[in-house]
Amino acid sequence: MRTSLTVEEALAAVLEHTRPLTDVEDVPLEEALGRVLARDLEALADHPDVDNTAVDGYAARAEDTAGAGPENPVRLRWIGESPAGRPFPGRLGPGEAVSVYTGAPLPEGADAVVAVEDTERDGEFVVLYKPATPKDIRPKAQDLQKGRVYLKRGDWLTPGRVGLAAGMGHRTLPVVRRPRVGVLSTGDEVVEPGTPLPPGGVYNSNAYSVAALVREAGGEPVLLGKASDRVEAVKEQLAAVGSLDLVLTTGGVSMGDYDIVRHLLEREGTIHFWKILQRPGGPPIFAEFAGTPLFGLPGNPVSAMVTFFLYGRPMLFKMLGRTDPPYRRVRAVAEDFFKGAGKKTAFRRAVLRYDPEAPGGHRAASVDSQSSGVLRSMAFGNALVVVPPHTHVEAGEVVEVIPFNFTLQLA
Ligand SMILES: Nc1nc2c(c(=O)[nH]1)N[C@H]1C(S)=C(S)[C@@H](COP(=O)(O)OP(=O)(O)OC[C@H]3O[C@@H](n4cnc5c(N)ncnc54)[C@H](O)[C@@H]3O)O[C@H]1N2
Ligand code: MOO
Repeated sequence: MRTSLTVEEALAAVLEHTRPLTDVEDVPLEEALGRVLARDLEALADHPDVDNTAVDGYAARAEDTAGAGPENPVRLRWIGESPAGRPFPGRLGPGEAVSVYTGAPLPEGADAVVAVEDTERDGEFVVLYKPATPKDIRPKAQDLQKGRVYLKRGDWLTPGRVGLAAGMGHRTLPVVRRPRVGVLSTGDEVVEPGTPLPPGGVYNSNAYSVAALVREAGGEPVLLGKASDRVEAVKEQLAAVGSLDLVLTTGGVSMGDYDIVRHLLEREGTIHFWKILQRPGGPPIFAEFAGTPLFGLPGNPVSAMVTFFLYGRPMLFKMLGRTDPPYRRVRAVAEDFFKGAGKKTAFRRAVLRYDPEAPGGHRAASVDSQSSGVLRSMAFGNALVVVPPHTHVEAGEVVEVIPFNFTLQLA
């Protein structure tokens, strides 16, 4: 069994054993947010489909209005109007103007528009105090050309992209099926929130923080409940679930006699690796059990979240075929001391702030406790400061920071 991998080796190993999903489903636009496109999408029509006006005003011929100004008003004959969606039926001739409203097709014969505030109506005439210009015309296909691909397979659907797909004429979108990710908690001391806490008990936060991370990354969490500290119990629970793309367990992977997930996998699974040279999140185990990849997250609440973020999130991105990176690294000035972890890489929780004056454009302050049992650091921190092996970070140094994509706002 491989053990004590570096962060890079562990990431490479989980990705090596992760296959992109091939199932595609069609979802209506209103359910497409956060999904991942399974196919390239082309525009079904030009937008705009004809030249149209970007302002409320009058369409005219530019040559008739050249030189118009406050001292030199130009008078045109008003011959009708064209509201959006209702083209002017006739043809505009020399010396004529037609009322147009934003989005309306430009009448035939016109090649320029003037905004209404630069004009005055005078009975059957329009007085222009500025020339009509072509710059306020939105040319046909300025936004979208029929047949051209604007959204690609692997694109994560943001609000802007959902809108763009609708503007392209698609009513439903082909998206990759959400990976089904089982979440099983272990530990006799772990009890469900909402029930009385027995002495020595701890409320199950991992199931819900990890399920939330799964959902945020585009997966469908399947809560498998809690297995007691017996190997047989974990096995039964895992055997009872239907087809899953990934199983996540929390707890039971460290050195103790009760570390049942590890014991079960040693007996009946194929272990790819155990332990990563990092803190928090040192003892994860990655294996295959009953034909399904299984990632055993450490039980400490911060460790479970950080480990999923660093390895589970990239796995889900690969299953979904997402082309955006699962996380990015930025540089920041450390505002506090960040302790290293000897030969391990330390991921310290921090509050990252944008500061254009600072080297790297950001500042990173430590959260109040770096204990892996203090979940407040994940609730109020928004980033991980990366402390490389055999180093510490002193205040004032420039460091590498990984912002949590699930809390996009910077403090
Ligand atoms: N002798 C050693 N002991 C420990 C080592 C080690 O290397 N040698 N590693 C420590 C590290 S680092 C971690 S992380 C933990 C991981 O242990 P497990 O994954 O086996 O987790 P448990 O022992 O089951 O629980 C650890 C901790 O987390 C609490 N917990 C567990 N599940 C939940 C849950 N669903 N919700 C909230 N809290 C949970 C549990 O009560 C424990 O306090 O091992 C160290 N020990
Ligand atoms: O790896 Mo443990 O996760 O340091 O607390």
